[in-house]
Amino acid sequence: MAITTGTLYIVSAPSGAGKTSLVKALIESEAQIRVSVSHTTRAMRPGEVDGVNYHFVDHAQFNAMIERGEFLEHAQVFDNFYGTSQKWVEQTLAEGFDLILEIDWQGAQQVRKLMPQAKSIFILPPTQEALRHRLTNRGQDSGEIIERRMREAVSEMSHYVEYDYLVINDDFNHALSDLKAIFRSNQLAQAQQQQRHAGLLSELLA
Ligand SMILES: Nc1nc2c(ncn2[C@@H]2O[C@H](COP(=O)(O)OP(=O)(O)O)[C@@H](O)[C@H]2O)c(=O)[nH]1
Ligand SMILES: Nc1ncnc2c1ncn2[C@@H]1O[C@H](COP(=O)(O)OP(=O)(O)O)[C@@H](O)[C@H]1O
Repeated sequence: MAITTGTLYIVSAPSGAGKTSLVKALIESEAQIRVSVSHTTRAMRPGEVDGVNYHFVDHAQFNAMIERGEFLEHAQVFDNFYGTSQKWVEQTLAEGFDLILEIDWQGAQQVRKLMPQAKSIFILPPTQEALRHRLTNRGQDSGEIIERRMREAVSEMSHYVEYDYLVINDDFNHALSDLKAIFRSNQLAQAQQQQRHAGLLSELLA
């Protein structure tokens, strides 16, 4: 892996907990943060745009990418495949941007092994009822798909202990403030570390 300057963040949550909305609101006010656009075999939802929400590919294209070793991580979630382009992650971090991967717990485990310095955040809904309500209100999935996602939510949520930070998305603005505080404190720690390194370097060269 190339030497990088930006920080990699992993954001996971059960489907419908609000991670996409929270991350979207976060990056609107944080010019230094980018979000990875994953590849998926999932069907496009109404209103989604290819290359913006996801790179929508078929199974043959996805498998070819696996064979060419183009994914940093990939996993099957529900009945679909999702993966993160390694090249894009490396380029974005090398350009100095912080980067968010919105991926599931399986992908998070793979990324932690490869990049243990990555910071990970798990977003939880306040209750299971609230989760069902949000999935229903979003109005993008059939009743059958919503039930499938509710069943998978329990297994996804059982992995929250593997994460560095936990955010409860009850009140949206409160959760957004929590998320912003996590990024700010990491950016501050990073800046302090860089200052220390610069100080050490100038002492060595003096
Ligand atoms: N491992 C992995 N998981 C992903 C990736 N992109 C999305 N996911 C996960 O796939 C799940 C379903 O995503 P999606 O179909 O967009 O549904 P939504 O989360 O309800 O909007 C979520 O848990 C995402 O975190 C990826 O590139 N890698
Ligand atoms: N704190 C919240 N309170 C009420 N509704 C929310 C909250 N956060 C997100 N939502 C709504 O819940 C639905 C699911 O959010 P979304 O960001 O798509 O979740 P995810 O990306 O985790 O699947 C959306 O309709 C969104 O507007």
